[in-house]
Amino acid sequence: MRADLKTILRAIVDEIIKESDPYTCVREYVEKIPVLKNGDQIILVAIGKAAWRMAKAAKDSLKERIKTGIVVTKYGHSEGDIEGLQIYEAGHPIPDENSLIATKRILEVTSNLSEKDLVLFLVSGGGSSLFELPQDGICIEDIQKLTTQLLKSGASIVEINTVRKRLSKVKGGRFAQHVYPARIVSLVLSDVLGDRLDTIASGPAYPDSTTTEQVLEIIKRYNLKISKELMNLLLQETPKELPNVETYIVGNVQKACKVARDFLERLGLNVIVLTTQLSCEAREAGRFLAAIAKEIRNHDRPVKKPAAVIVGGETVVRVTSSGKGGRNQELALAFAVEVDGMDNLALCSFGTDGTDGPTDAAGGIVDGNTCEKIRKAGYSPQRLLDDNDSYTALKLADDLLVTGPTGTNVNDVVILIVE
Ligand SMILES: Nc1ncnc2c1ncn2[C@@H]1O[C@H](COP(=O)(O)OP(=O)(O)O)[C@@H](O)[C@H]1O
Ligand SMILES: O=C(O)[C@@H](CO)OP(=O)(O)O
Ligand SMILES: [Mg+2]
Repeated sequence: MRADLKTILRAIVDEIIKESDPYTCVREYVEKIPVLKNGDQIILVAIGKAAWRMAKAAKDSLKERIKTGIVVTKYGHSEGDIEGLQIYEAGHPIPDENSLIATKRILEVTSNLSEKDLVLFLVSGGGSSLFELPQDGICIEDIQKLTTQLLKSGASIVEINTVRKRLSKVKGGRFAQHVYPARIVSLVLSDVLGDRLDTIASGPAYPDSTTTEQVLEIIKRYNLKISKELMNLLLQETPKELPNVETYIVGNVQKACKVARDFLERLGLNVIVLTTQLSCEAREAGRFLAAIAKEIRNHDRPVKKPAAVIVGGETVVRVTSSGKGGRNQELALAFAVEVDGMDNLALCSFGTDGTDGPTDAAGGIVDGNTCEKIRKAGYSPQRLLDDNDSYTALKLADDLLVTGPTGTNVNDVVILIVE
């Protein structure tokens, strides 16, 4: 007898979080990368919200082969000392003085290296703010102001990083230039759709594919206020080739969707992964997945029952009201409204970092009873959706998914089951 659908979905969430844990991802890879297997001494540098766990895994695997190392992560994201490594916490999403202190220390320990030296570079989302040193002629305040403008502008992370990498001594491949002629092996936990390696943490050790024309377009598109000093820097090109880098993606939303797929296939369901690059309005995605659920229910299309549909990516929400919620909670509520009263189906939508919007929920697990439970509590599901109040709605239905901060970030995953 199959467990009830919402129990299955919760079990898949726990499996994804376990398999996407930065520690697990790094340990898996360190042991199979040839250049890390020979006896060379290694200098470890870890940046981003997952830096502490990635560094711990590398240290546990490579032990005394790590000659020295620096970790810089977001305030509250380190979990204690790691023998032989210096650990810094700094500002995110806006860089601060501690970002500068940590970055200067990283540049010190990776200066004057020879071709015999090897830098193991552990990269995760948040690195742009944590690993930062302004180009000559500008100061951290200039970068703080521009970052704030960019974050508020509605620009995508690709556009944001296209601009800010040009103002930095370490972004856009410049860190790899700094360590040259030493080799740099990067292990990357991807929090960017499509795994654009020159966007993740602004690609400090990856050839930059962006152009100054794109920068000018972005400045115009978002009407950014740019000083003359900044403009001079923005028009300087970034490194397009780097002879000393080797890059591995150790975790991403593709891997998370594969974990879900394997789990569901083991249960005997027919599974499809529709996309891992979903990026549209959250409520429209919810409605679209409801239409897919109905198609499977009535016509066994695009997949025969018992069916599962998996989607990865990151939706957006234009918040126009004062409600409380997140993009995953909003997607789930929109789905619930469309499948109101239908049985033998359920959907889960969650952020793999464990926090969906400014809430303590990771997302929601809903089915055909969700709306009835909201109505029984005296509220209108549609009205709560219209008010961007998905947290309240799912809390009333006891359909919030709460995992707590997971320590990883490989975007969002949505799983639909139709029996
Ligand atoms: N009431 C709300 N309902 C739905 N989405 C919201 C609400 N408030 C904020 N958001 C969305 O939450 C997003 C931030 O979510 P968060 O999970 O913190 O982002 P990330 O994990 O990608 O850093 C914002 O971009 C905003 O669109
Ligand atoms: O550091 C960055 O540039 C981005 C993408 O990797 O991460 P976040 O959106 O968490 O700041
Ligand atoms: Mg989040």
